[in-house]
Amino acid sequence: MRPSNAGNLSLTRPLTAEQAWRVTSERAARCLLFFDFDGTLAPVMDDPTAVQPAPHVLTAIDALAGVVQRIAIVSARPVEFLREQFSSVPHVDLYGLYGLEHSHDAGPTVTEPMALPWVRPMAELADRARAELPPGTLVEYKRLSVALHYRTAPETSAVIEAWGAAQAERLGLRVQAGRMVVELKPPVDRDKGMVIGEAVKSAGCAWYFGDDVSDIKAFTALRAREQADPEFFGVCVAVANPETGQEVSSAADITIESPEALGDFLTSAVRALT
Ligand SMILES: O=P(O)(O)OC[C@H]1O[C@H](O[C@H]2O[C@H](CO)[C@@H](O)[C@H](O)[C@H]2O)[C@H](O)[C@@H](O)[C@@H]1O
Repeated sequence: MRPSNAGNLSLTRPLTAEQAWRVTSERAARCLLFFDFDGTLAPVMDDPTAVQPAPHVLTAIDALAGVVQRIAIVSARPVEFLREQFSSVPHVDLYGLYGLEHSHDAGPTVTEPMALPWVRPMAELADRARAELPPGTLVEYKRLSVALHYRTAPETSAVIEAWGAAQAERLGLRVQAGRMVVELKPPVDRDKGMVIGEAVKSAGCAWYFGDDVSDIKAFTALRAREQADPEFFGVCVAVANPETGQEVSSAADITIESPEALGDFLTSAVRALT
């Protein structure tokens, strides 16, 4: 088991949630909580526009925001989408499109300048996808990326993946696989791991909650911070699912059954920290 330096506590992995919250409570004022959105805070649905945070999630995040140093959402969704979802908790930081956009304290959305030339090519790509991909493909245009969903037509996955790879080659884009989705992104160095690596530089503790393969980079960033500073306490939490759950869970310290169970878990955390 990997030993973990947690200040005056000597912990080994695997950690229990109780142990992890106890250590966190001792350094809450220097602790950051990061959450992925889809599949983590919000249950997965066929229609990406219909999703909402699971019960108790917003109430718990609001309460936790008063206890820890900062809370941030780190998502592949655009910041404007996240802003609507989290309008009742305006003090959370929002990182959208894998960090190509961000907003702090309900402030304006800031876009990574290197990504801006890609707005038009992405709009054209979304139009092309709608014209060329099989019926049943859901094309989600996100200003700086295009997600090609096959959740409701899984038999089209091979065609969609091949089409996405060909477009990435043609335009010099990056491909991000996800849960029943292929996403095409600009060739700009920004991912969830980079967001977390920068955000935790001066933190004493951080938790990251995620469900998808793109979240593993965030876990890796927490592990790297812990390696560099034995005083830092990092906790990686997976949210289970039948698609990427195994891979994400095997990289995590703790696995939670579902977004709904995460709502309850966070509610317990409020009690543990206050
Ligand atoms: O980084 P995230 O916040 O986890 O965003 C990842 C993708 O989430 C959304 O797609 C996923 O959720 C949809 C709604 O439940 C579901 O229909 C789809 O199958 C999932 O892949 C979002 O629509 C994508 O843009 C994000 O890349």
